[in-house]
Amino acid sequence: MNSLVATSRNFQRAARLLGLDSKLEKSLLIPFREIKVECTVKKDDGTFMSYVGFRVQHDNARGPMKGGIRYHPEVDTDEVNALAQLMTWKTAVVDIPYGGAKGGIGCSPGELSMSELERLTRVFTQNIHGLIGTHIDVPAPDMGTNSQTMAWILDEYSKFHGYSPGVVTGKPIGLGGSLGREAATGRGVVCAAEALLAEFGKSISGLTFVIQGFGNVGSWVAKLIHEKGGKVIALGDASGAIKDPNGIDIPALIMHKTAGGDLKDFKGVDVMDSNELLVHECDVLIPCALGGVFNRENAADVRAKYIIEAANHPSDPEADEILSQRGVVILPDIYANAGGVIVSYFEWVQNIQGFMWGEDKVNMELQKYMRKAFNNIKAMCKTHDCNLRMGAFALGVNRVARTTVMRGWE
Ligand SMILES: NC(=O)C1=CN([C@@H]2O[C@H](COP(=O)(O)OP(=O)(O)OC[C@H]3O[C@@H](n4cnc5c(N)ncnc54)[C@H](OP(=O)(O)O)[C@@H]3O)[C@@H](O)[C@H]2O)C=CC1
Ligand SMILES: O=C(O)CCC(=O)C(=O)O
Repeated sequence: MNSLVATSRNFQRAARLLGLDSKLEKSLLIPFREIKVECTVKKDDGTFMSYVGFRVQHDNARGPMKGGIRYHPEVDTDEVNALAQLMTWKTAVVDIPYGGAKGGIGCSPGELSMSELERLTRVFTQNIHGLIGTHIDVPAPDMGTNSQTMAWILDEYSKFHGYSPGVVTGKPIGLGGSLGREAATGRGVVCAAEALLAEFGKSISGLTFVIQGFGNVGSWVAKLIHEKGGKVIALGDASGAIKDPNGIDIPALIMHKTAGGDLKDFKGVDVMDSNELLVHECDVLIPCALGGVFNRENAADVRAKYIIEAANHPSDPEADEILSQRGVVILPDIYANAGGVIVSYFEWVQNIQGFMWGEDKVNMELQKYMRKAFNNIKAMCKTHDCNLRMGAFALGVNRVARTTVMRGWE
């Protein structure tokens, strides 16, 4: 199912659960602003290449709009709109003073050199610099982008507006980045998983995990689960998948990948069919890559007991229904992966204050926000007799709706 249709459907179900006025519902659904720009850059060989860049600013009722920038060939208007809308509910679920936005460029970052990526990022920034800003819309990394991408955006933006570290988060530490931001999404996912498992009298230690994606989020999730005694029995990325029923040696795999190795060449594990990864038997399945990976075609075959949605929008509503009927417990993306934007908020606060926090403080505050949000979602589930996804949507949508009404429309 189209990601925007799916996200809007979840929003509409939550709006009905909350009894929102239909006019307010309509106003919350329409994005504040959609930006689409041409980005033409010179390649290293002297030829030119054109790309389409997007920034969708979904809602700013609760504060400046916030969300990552994705470089991926599948980036298009509907996907960016869906991801921007999810950011609005996510920032509200964890109660940080932001709205929601998302951006992206339809490109294959792996096929571009560093200097081509730099030129593309700078051209994109030149085209949107008037519409972003520390108190307007604050980008961050997402799939295919990282702290270096944020450094280029900061530098290009600052040429127009003066030095502005708070215009992006997820920056390198030397440029005003926060300690703990790199690990934050993965750390938040693990904290969310612990909160969920505790409800069932379980902990990470001794359970089996399958992880799809081994980039920023997936590698931190795997590392932290391994440290807590969980067994990562299978994982995969775009190049393939590997398995070991005794648990993969994650620190060794991270070293192997950092040295430029491929998953399939890692010693001591079996290579498996990537299509088998999501239906591999395990206690906890953690998608950390693309959206839409659970759908009506594969939902009936999933053999995990719990799904922690580290990726954005990994399950479409049809899969949700099938999985729920089969008793699979799903912890939704707008809560499970919010650790990244929570620490982005801390980074922005540090930039505005001009005062750097220690990593312990960052991690401790992250845990506090994650735990509080989990309890608030549980309370919503009880009030509305609904599952965790609807509990999270109802919590987020209700907060945005209340603020919107408070501010008025004139
Ligand atoms: N970074 C952040 O702070 C946040 C990220 N998220 C979400 O988490 C997810 C991952 O983001 P992030 O880790 O930052 O991105 P990265 O670009 O760092 O990593 C993406 C990972 O996904 C893998 N991948 C890509 N395509 C496929 C595929 N078809 N099958 C299996 N694996 C695939 C990549 O493999 P390869 O390396 O081989 O290309 C890579 O391992 C996204 O959904 C993102 O929106 C959510 C909140 C915050
Ligand atoms: O850190 C941020 O601002 C946004 C992270 C993000 O894009 C996300 O949570 O999906």
